[in-house]
Amino acid sequence: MRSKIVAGNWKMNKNLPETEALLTELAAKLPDTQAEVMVAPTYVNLASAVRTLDSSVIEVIAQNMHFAESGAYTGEISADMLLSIGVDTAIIGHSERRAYFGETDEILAKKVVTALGKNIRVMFCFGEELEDRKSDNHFNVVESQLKNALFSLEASAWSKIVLAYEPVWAIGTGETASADQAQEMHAFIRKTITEAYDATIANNVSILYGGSVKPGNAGEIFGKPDVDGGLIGGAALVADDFVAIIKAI
Ligand SMILES: O=C(CO)COP(=O)(O)O
Repeated sequence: MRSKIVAGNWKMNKNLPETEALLTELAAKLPDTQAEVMVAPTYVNLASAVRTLDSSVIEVIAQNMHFAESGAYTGEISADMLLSIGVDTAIIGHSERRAYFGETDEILAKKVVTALGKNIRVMFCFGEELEDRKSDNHFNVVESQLKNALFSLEASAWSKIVLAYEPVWAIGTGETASADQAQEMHAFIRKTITEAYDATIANNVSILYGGSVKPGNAGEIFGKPDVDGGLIGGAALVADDFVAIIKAI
């Protein structure tokens, strides 16, 4: 059975006092939910976030991690470093990492292998750009992103993977994929995984939607049968909005 998940990707927002204030407010306002609730603050505040949420069910996850176990990679963060502060889930492949930091499918495949080797759960992000959708190439793009980064994995690895479909044209733009567009792509993703592996794996993997999810549209998007939750950017930075999105699931 796949789980429902609402995760907040804070990106490069919130300094230390702001992080503690938002986490404290979120923990206090967290509604009763069957869904897993996760937040991804910036690296420098991860350890303190883990402490702040010590007695909360909200899980702290990382926005990124490096593929090497250790070594001369100035500015980077390893799987062991995350595990040592109590973080055991990492977002990998966010479109901003791909666009601004040159992360290719090949690099992402290495990150996924390293993470899984360390027993870190991977929240793998992917999604097409606007030109891909306009040229009706979005299914091909998504299929190749999945194939290049994930389809060499053994079947057993999939129990540690969460997928987050984030069409680039919907991120931070206020333009959301319609609930029907999200459902259509999520169903396609499950079909693609069924073909590469089998229906059990496809049906057990949680597939989140990300891209301008707000309190006003979350219910309709989450209501679709193949949408298992959301990866939330801007709206995760406001406690009441994030709480409203959690309530929508
Ligand atoms: O990129 C996202 C989450 O990872 C989505 O960001 P927005 O919700 O701000 O569009």
